[in-house]
Amino acid sequence: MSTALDPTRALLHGASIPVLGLGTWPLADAEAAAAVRTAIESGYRLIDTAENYRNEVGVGQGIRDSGIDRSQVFIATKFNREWHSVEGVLQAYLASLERLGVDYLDLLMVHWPNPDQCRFADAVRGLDALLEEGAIRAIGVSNFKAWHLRQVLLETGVTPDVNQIQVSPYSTRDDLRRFNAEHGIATESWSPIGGSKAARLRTDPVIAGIAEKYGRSPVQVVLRWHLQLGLIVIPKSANPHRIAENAAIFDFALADDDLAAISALDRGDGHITDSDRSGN
Ligand SMILES: NC(=O)C1=CN([C@@H]2O[C@H](COP(=O)(O)OP(=O)(O)OC[C@H]3O[C@@H](n4cnc5c(N)ncnc54)[C@H](OP(=O)(O)O)[C@@H]3O)[C@@H](O)[C@H]2O)C=CC1
Ligand SMILES: O=C1CO[C@H](CO)[C@@H](O)[C@@H]1O
Repeated sequence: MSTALDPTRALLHGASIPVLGLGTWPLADAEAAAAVRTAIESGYRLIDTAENYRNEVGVGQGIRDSGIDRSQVFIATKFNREWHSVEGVLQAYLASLERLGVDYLDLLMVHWPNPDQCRFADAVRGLDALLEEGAIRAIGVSNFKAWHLRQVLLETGVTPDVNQIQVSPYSTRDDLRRFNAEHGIATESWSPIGGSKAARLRTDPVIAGIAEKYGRSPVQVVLRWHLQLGLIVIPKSANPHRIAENAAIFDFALADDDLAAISALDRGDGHITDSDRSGN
């Protein structure tokens, strides 16, 4: 997925996206502002937020506090279920712009398909309209399974640039990642280091053994595994040392047998199967 010229970015249909970003859930505004500023100073150029996280104001503040030019940061956000219509997506977009304090978004995503509403295809139509107007650089969905994507393709003819889904060594999502790849949709991994189970993944003997072999931390090894699988990765940390640690993953490469050993840890762990999620 990384471009030949720049291993830190991946190509989307009409744009490019940094392959490493900062996750910001569940940071409140002040914490988010501090973490975003630190992350940008540590070299991150992608920030992931959402209407649902209620921290877009803080994320925008952190970007401004860093002093970086807006054009150098890739801002990705998501909207809730109530906006699943062409007009609704425009409203959601304008509200996110206001909270973030910016005048365009790089990536806007449908947060969950919420198939009970039967409106996720309309949400994608709304995203496509914004893309056509040049208001966003790329369009995305999140937590979409293959059947949701098939329906979107069939009903709208629009192919999202990104599907953000839960992926980690304990939940490798091979079938859905293959489906995304076959349709030219980039996979972005949420909870890439295990989320609330990060400690379990960090102490996994296979990962710890590989980390020792490369002289890297277990988390760096896991993040590197995502990158070498062609995934975009958005680890969350609010700790300056861990934010920097998670960014230091572009100067080593895992051998194929180590990648395979990590992939073999898959246990279909904990990924949320209920895509009819209410609340966001
Ligand atoms: N689309 C969706 O539905 C979802 C999207 N997301 C997005 O994905 C992002 C990442 O997922 P998330 O669930 O946060 O899980 P992660 O896999 O990123 O894990 C985050 C946890 O790992 C800890 N951590 C981070 N770096 C290190 C390190 N180097 N060593 C040890 N511990 C570390 C963090 O603690 P600390 O801060 O103390 O370092 C935190 O407890 C979210 O922030 C959000 O942006 C998440 C869930 C659902
Ligand atoms: O992105 C997200 C972060 O975590 C939340 C709580 O589990 C989810 O609702 C959401 O999808």
